[in-house]
Amino acid sequence: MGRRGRGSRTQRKHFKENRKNVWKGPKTDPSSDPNNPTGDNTTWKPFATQNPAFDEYYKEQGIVSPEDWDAFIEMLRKPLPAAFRINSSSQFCEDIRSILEKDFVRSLQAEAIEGGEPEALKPLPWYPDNLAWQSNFSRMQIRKNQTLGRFHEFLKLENEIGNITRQEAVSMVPPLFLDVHPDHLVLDMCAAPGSKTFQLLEIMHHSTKPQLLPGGMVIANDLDIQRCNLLIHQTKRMCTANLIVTNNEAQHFPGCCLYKKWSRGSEMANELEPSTRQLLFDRVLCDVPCSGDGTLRKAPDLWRRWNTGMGNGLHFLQVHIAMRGLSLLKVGGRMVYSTCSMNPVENEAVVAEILRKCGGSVELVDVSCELPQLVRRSGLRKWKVCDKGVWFASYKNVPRFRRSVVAPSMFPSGRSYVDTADNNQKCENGEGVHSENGTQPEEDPMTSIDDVEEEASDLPLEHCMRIVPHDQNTGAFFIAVLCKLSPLPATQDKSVSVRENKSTGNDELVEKLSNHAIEDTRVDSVGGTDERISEAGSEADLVGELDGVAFESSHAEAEQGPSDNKAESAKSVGNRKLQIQGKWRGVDPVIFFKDETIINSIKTFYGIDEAFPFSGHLVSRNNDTNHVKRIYYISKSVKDVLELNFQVGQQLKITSIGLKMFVSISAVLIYF
Ligand SMILES: C[S@@+](CC[C@H](N)C(=O)[O-])C[C@H]1O[C@@H](n2cnc3c(N)ncnc32)[C@H](O)[C@@H]1O
Repeated sequence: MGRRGRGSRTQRKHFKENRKNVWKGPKTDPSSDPNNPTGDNTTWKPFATQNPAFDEYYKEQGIVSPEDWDAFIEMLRKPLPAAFRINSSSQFCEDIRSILEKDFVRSLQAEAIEGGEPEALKPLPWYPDNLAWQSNFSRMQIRKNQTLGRFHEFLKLENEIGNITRQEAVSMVPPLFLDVHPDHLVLDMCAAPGSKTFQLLEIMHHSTKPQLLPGGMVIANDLDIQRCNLLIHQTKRMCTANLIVTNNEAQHFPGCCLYKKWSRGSEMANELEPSTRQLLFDRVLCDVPCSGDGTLRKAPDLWRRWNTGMGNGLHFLQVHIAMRGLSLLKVGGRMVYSTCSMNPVENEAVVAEILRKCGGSVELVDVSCELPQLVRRSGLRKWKVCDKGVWFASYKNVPRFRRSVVAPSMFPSGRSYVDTADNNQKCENGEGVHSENGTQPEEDPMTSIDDVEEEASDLPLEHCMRIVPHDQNTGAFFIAVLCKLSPLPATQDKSVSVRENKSTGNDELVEKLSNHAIEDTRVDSVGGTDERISEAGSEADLVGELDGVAFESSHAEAEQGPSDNKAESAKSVGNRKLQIQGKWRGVDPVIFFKDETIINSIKTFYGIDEAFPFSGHLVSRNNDTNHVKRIYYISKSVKDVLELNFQVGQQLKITSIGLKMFVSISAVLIYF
């Protein structure tokens, strides 16, 4: 019903606007194009799938051996085979698998043999229960090739109704390493467009007994409201009551800590269960914004745009998001850090930095025995940093004027060499090292300009995993699995992180560099140059409680669903008087629906069993109970989080919650 409504039109529009139309580039003289020597302008011209800076960078980093280079780069230039996952919690899961095994494997094979391809369609060997499949055709081939038309229609339809999800094979890996159980509270920090969120929900529902809702839930968060809409659209196919979508900055994701507020002057906090005092998670997925060069096979326009600044510019944000994830993780909980980038500065360097910051309270887990059929390479212990074409093997070689851009945490040792910072005015003009008063400083063996010894990390970074394209004909991905062994050290609070960043000059960088890189990665905004990295529920979290104004009136729901942002709504309501808005301007409030008369009439009309948890599980997005149009059902776990969120002054900016269950049409409630 909602699929064809205003919400979904808005989502499609956002989706189209978000995607650069690479087919409509400026017209160039075809004869000057090296990819089109005949000057034929009637045919499609492929992207130039090369970039000398890319080659130089990754050869130097040694992410594959020199003997492997040709196979690696050749595979990166080939289109990505289409992959998809069967929804394990769908009632049609068995049927879908059987159609694939008995019908499409054979019928597509005939096509493949004609085209000279091996295995046209096969289950991914590392994905449990033959639930994930990869075809040997790219998405474009499936779309364009008429003989694949029936397969294309099948994929489209089953995807739309939620029986399958079309998703790049390697992107399915991080949720598998998260080891999600049905009773877990899971945070997906950077979730849009939501393929991994869907997978997490799938895992959660699949392992729950039929007819029951999981005891746990997922909070899927993304900073970009337009991408949040894609996420909502994607997860709507799951029909779940165990999901909240939020629109917060991941690096400042609220801790919703009731305990600290009350503990200042009350004993009430001690009467509460720990889980209701503070929002801590059993599992955190930290699939951070990245330069995305692991997706080159899918997005070949990236070849042209790729540069080393993209990875460097995101490093700080990635560290901050990961640290916030760890602070929100329960002791004993697991966090997966992942990127679709191959760059060690966005990967191993981030993992090394968070391990250093956490000082033994977090372990990098060796998961080499998990998913044994998945071919992966160990993380690197050695790498270098490239800044504007200049390579640095160690931070001590970075000239002072670049130290606001290149940070110690980007290097394997993480050492800042602050004691020798003044000795580093070299490099640019090739001159020796001079002190500020012009005298020659004493030579420090650590800082000799001839000393270019490559640093190596002493952390067990080999437990990180890098998936490279030519190992199993996929995209590339990086995954690290972390376990929180004890509370983070007290030094990881606000004051220390600010002090640390002052010493390295990092604080200015977050905004400057992230914004730069974000342009490249099509992320709208990062916001937040604040360096707060605090244990969940610290003072920083309490700030939101003070200015929270709950239950402000809003009638936007009358115009659109809860998933749509009010900026869109404002346009559509024309000159309607501006609503009084709550602390989260642009988002409708979430209100528990308590109208007993309506609730009882629904129960009677639909014959809802008294034992079914109904009252207290209904919410609306409209404060005016006389004009509620839609009622959403929420699970017990979502209800608990929502209640906590009210108690702490609505720190979570909720854009979507639960499952749309009833819609009022001219005073009649329709069951979904
Ligand atoms: C790699 S994508 C996530 C893909 C997603 N996990 C999936 O599987 O579909 C990174 C996401 O991070 C979001 N993002 C960027 N900066 C963020 C921030 N500071 N806080 C939260 N999300 C952010 C972007 O909008 C983008 O949707």
